[in-house]
Amino acid sequence: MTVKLGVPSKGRLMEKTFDWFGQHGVTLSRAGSDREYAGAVDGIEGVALILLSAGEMPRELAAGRIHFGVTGTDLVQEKLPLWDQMVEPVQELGFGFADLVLAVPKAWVDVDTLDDLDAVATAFRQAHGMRLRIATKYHRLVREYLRQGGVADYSLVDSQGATEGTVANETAEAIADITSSGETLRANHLKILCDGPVLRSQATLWRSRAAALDKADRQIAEQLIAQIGG
Ligand SMILES: Nc1ncnc2c1ncn2[C@@H]1O[C@H](COP(=O)(O)OP(=O)(O)OP(=O)(O)O)[C@@H](O)[C@H]1O
Ligand SMILES: O=P(O)(O)OC[C@H]1O[C@H](OP(=O)(O)OP(=O)(O)O)[C@H](O)[C@@H]1O
Repeated sequence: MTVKLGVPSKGRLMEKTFDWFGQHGVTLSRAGSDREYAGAVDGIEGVALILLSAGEMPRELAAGRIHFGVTGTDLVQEKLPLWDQMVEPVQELGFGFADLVLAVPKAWVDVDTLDDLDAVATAFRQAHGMRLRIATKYHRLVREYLRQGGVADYSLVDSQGATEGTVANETAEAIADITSSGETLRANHLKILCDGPVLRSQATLWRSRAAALDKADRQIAEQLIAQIGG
C-alpha cells in the first residue's frame, strides 16, 4: 500500500499547496498535460499524489479513501457532520484565508446586525407572504449560525457559484458566502453584517481518522508529518 495525499486539482489552492510542500522538501508535480489528473511526489518514499476537487476532499477523507488531504476549513466543517470525529487537522497552511459571512444589500441602511436582519425578515414575510431568501452553498454552517443568532424567518436558496449575483438577479435578498479581499461583495453592492463571520477559514492539511494504515504506511505517514513540521 501507499499513503495517499489528496491535493486540490486546480486553481489557487493547487498552486499554493504545491509551493507549500516544495518549501518543506516534498516536491509535488503533475504528470502529463494540465488536463491529466495524475501526479508524482518526490522527496519522500511511499506517498502517492491524488488530485481531487477541493469540495470533494472532505468526503474522501471521511471515507478513508485518502490518508491526508488539503482543503479549506469551511469545506470540511460544511460537508462533514461531526467533522472532528472524521478528520484531524495536521497543519494550517497559511493561505486560502477566507471568511464565511452574511451580506445584505448596501441600500438596506437600517440593517447592520443579525437582530436587524431578524426584524427585516419578519417584516419581509408580512409584506410579501414569503420568507426572506438567503443564497449560499454553506447550508449547514449558515443554518447553525442563524439558529444561534435567533433568526428563524428565512429560507435558504442553494447557490453553487456567483452567489453575490443572486441579489441583483432577484433570486435572493441576502447571501452567505466566503470573502477574501471583499472585492466581489463591493462590486455587487453588498455589505457584511457586523456580528462577526460565520467561520474563518484557511487551507489546512487534514488527516483521515478512517483510513487504514499498515505498519509500513504508518511509518511513512509519521515521516511525512515530521518532514512538514506538523
Ligand atoms: N477568493 C478566495 N480567496 C481565498 N480562498 C478562497 C477564495 N475562494 C475560495 N477560497 C477557498 O478555496 C477553497 C476551495 O474553494 P472552491 O470554491 O474553489 O471549492 P469548490 O468549488 O468546492 O472546489 P471545486 O471548484 O474544485 O469543485 C475553499 O476552502 C475556500 O474557502
Ligand atoms: O472577496 P473576494 O476576494 O472577491 O473573493 C470572494 C469570491 O471568491 C470566491 O469565488 P470564486 O472565484 O471561487 O468563484 P465562484 O463564484 O464560482 O465560487 C467566493 O465564492 C467569492 O465569490
